[in-house]
Amino acid sequence: MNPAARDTQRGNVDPSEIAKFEALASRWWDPDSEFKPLHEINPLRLDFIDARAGLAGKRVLDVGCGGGILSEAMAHRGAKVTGIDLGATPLEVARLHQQESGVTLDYRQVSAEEMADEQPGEFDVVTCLEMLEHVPDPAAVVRACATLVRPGGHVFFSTINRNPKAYALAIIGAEYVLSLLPRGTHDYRKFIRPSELSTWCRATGLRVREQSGLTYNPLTRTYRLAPRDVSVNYMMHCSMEAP
Ligand SMILES: C[S@@+](CC[C@H](N)C(=O)[O-])C[C@H]1O[C@@H](n2cnc3c(N)ncnc32)[C@H](O)[C@@H]1O
Repeated sequence: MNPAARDTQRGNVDPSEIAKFEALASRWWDPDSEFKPLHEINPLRLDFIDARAGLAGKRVLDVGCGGGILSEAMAHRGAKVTGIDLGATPLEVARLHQQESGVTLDYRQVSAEEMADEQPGEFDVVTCLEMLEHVPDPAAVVRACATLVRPGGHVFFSTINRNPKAYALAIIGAEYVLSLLPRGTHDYRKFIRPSELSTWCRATGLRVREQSGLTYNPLTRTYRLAPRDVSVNYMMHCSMEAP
């Protein structure tokens, strides 16, 4: 790809979002840090993905992988995982951690759109979790994910719904009352309704197969999958129809 085209594709990035995660990256694998919620939801989302896509032996692309919490867990389940992110420091942390944990993954600093140009249709499974709400044009990332998956393959997204309850719980509750996340982690305007995400998916040829909420109980301090409650955090499972 020529440099101008690359710059255009890298246009779908908010530098302040990348900087935010780079500043926190050294604590990515500390289960009591700002990344505690990601550590706590990881077994739930890993099982959700594995049960539907069967990770062992699959070529998996993890878009917006950060420090590699999900990427590594999928590699431990036997997947051949490539993790991509535009943050340099989270990727350094991910590479260091994989050495400690003894699994092999390929981490690359590249955008989903660039990757889609390079390797269309090459992945059995594409995951893009907790990332869409941090980019200026999430529909473009959805299109890239759809290009990257092979016909018959699976794509998983997770993000946060946009409604007053999501504002109250994901921003006021999580950032200001319970301090589960640093203030400013999320911008309400970037939250995405399931209907919007479904529309973007269908426009690419992806079939939306299932969605499930991920709820937090502040009394027991536990998360669980809630198939009928997508009012705040939710996951979406899609598959690419064969032509
Ligand atoms: C909340 S973290 C989620 C990390 C990981 N997906 C997970 O769920 O464990 C969001 C990640 O998205 C990355 N990110 C933000 N904008 C991006 C972009 N335009 N392209 C690639 N990655 C991006 C950040 O660097 C950060 O690592």
